[in-house]
Amino acid sequence: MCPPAHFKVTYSINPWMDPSKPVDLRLALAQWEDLRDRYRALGHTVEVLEPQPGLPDMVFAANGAIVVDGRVLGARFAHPQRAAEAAIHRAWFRENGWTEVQEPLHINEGEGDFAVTDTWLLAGRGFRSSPLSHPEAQEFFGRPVIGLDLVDPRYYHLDTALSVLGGDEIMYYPPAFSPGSRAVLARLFPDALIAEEADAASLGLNAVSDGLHVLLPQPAAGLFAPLRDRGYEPIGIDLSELLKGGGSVKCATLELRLA
Ligand SMILES: CN(C)C(=N)NCCC[C@H](N)C(=O)O
Repeated sequence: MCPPAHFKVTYSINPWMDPSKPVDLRLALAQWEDLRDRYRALGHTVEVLEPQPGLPDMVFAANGAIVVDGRVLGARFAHPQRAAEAAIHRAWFRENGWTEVQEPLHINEGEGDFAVTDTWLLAGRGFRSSPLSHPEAQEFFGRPVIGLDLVDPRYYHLDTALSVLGGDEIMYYPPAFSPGSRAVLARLFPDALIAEEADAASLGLNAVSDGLHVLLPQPAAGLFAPLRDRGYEPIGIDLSELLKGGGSVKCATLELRLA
């Protein structure tokens, strides 16, 4: 995770970002600290990446890499405003003892567009990550990649419209995907939790699950009961300030999947 010390909305690269809307930086920091402390209280280790001035979106650490089986595929950002974040992430991994760290050839925005289930890597395309990043990730991780076409600009990253709950269980919002991708998801995940529009629209699918606890935006209240019915414990998190940048719980969390 990376604290939002320099977070602000001065440019707009997704429909959630409106530079005319003020951001309360102190509140953003307090909300981020609450999320970090929740992870720690649940027994998870949180590594903290040093925020850099001039990179206001660095708080969305999930975009910095994809980490599976202890191997790290770095990011390559679509927009110049975020380009410098990629090298900072790769340097952090190398300095912290990760030996398999690769700079990608093709644009990929890390876990923003890649979700990891037990069997597949689900990979988004359409707004940010290049379709060419999909075979690149498949080759690097040796896991089958399922390409999914995103069609609604509000759901510009895969992790705004789909979340892995555990194993091969997911929740998602079908209208964010092309008809063909919806059919693929229905075929692979017939028992998925299907989100309603109101919950998707509050970025309720931008969630992190440890297989039992599901941390998700507090306003996505419609997801709580179906999650409980499936045996999960939903934990609502208020990240109202980060939402102004177009991200929430998952965007702020890069998961380090060890070998
Ligand atoms: C959903 N994940 C990791 C994200 N969806 N990231 C949020 C990125 C927000 C940033 N302003 C941007 O537009 O890149």
